[in-house]
Amino acid sequence: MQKDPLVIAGRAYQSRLLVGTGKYKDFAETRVAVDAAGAEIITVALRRVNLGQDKDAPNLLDVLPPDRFTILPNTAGCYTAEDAVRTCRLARELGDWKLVKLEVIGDPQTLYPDMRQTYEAAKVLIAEGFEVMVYSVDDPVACKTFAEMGCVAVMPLAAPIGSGLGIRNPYNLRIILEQATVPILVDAGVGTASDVAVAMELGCDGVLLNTAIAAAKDPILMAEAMRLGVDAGRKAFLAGRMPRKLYASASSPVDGTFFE
Ligand SMILES: CC(=O)[C@@H](O)[C@H](O)COP(=O)(O)O
Repeated sequence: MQKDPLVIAGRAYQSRLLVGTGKYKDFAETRVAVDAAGAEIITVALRRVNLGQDKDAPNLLDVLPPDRFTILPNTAGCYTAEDAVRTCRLARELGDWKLVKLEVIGDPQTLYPDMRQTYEAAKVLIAEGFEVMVYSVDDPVACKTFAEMGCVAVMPLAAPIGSGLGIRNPYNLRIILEQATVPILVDAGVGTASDVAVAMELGCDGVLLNTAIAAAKDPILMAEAMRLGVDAGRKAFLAGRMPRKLYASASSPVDGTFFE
């Protein structure tokens, strides 16, 4: 057993990197990237990817079998609470999935979440027994509210989905983390390995990403870089950063020098 697992809804995971499955060349590349990332939780846009809704089309589960990976259906493409709830119910019917990623989009240009619709959907889904990992704005009050409602993980954005801009508001993340009572994962907008390392160094419990791997020139190499970035950031967080100082202090002892 690993000493430092990520625990979500009572289940322990060794990997703190969650990945999406969109934007890859094909399912085969998706699988190789997932393996290179070392991811155990894989999120899938139920409205866009075939998980068995179409019996005649290739099924992603043939390359990512649910007995090996935790499949996290998500509600990407939903603009209302009603649509998001319907999508999660379909997930339950299709694969008996109750761990879901809730995202209710408010605007096609920013893909920011519509918080009113997201609260509404979270309330219904939690009451129906779903374990909700929720995509949120990086607002400490919003994130605290989702945790109090019973979401099993809260996932503030780093930057707009697909933007690759990295962690735009580390100060908000610090407040969110200080108040956290459930796992906090950065979701969306990271662009490269140093971004995920920063998220983990801040104390995030994990990172969920998609575009930064799928849109890299070499997705498989980037997947590996992301895995290492998450591990390095987590270790640095646990090790505890040295305090920042304005002035220099010599790296080697100044007392007892051999020569005057
Ligand atoms: C895959 C998924 O759920 C996305 O909606 C997610 O937010 C990832 O965003 P990036 O593609 O910016 O990593």
